[in-house]
Amino acid sequence: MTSLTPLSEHRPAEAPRTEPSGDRGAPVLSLRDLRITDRVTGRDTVHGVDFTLAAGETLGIVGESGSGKTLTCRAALGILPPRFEVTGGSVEIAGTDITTLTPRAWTELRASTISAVFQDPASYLNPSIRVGAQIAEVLRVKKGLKRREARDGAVELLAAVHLRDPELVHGQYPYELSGGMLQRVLIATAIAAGPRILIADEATTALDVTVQAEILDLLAELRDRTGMALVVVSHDLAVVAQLCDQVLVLRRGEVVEQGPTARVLHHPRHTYTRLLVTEHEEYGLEKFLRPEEDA
Ligand SMILES: Nc1ncnc2c1ncn2[C@@H]1O[C@H](COP(=O)(O)OP(=O)(O)OP(=O)(O)O)[C@@H](O)[C@H]1O
Repeated sequence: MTSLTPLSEHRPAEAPRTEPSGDRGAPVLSLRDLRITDRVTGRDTVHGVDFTLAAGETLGIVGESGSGKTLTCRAALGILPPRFEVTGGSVEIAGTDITTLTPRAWTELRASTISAVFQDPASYLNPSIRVGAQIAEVLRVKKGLKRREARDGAVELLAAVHLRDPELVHGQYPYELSGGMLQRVLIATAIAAGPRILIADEATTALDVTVQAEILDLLAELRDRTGMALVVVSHDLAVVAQLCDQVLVLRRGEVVEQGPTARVLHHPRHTYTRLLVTEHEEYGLEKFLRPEEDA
């Protein structure tokens, strides 16, 4: 399992949280009894993943390395590696089952519905193109903006992710930026087409704890401002406790437990969840949880 980050080094997000309510809006993302099969071995790598997420809600997916977190996210994004296929259940985005769309139809739709940021931002940017031009390209292709509008839009997005001096950053190359700045650029790119769902797959794992906390604050702020639904994949329960309304615990491709974050982390029912919580307890997980009565 990946090493755990001391919880004491996280700070709670400053942005207001979207409280889960009994009166949830229409689902923007629904995975129904999802099964992902490895074509090579014929085995089910993920099965029985089932959750619904409404606008402004956040789901955390936790579990040990290789438990199927990333494959679940890739299925939701419609970008499974060729070796894997969805062999059961459905992935519905705003009511459309994306597993039934042609690759072309899905590519056209994807950026404006669901987007993602991963762990290693540098590998998602072209090293020889200035970052502003890369964001502007997304705005031109996905939103049909003209060159000048796309340039201005890119600067606005760099400001929206709180990069100081967005005009300067716009003209810089990826190698000129720190890891935290690159992750902000990637988030700006990911939200450029106004997706309804953003997946953050270990998006803060490689960053130092202060920068990690700032990026988590940014994700919470963007969620609360835009109403995006968030899926947060993390091996770190503090990240989940801080950001997520619901949590889903995966082990060997199977959901062992899921429910409201405070309930799962205060009263884990499965031995494996208890183990995860115990591993974090010495760091003071409780200070990141809302009071138990909110569960
Ligand atoms: N491209 C691939 N080719 C072969 N096997 C893969 C591939 N991607 C994932 N797997 C396998 O599928 C299983 C689930 O992987 P997945 O990446 O979803 O796990 P994870 O929970 O995200 O792990 P981690 O926390 O290490 O990222 C693992 O056994 C993994 O080795």
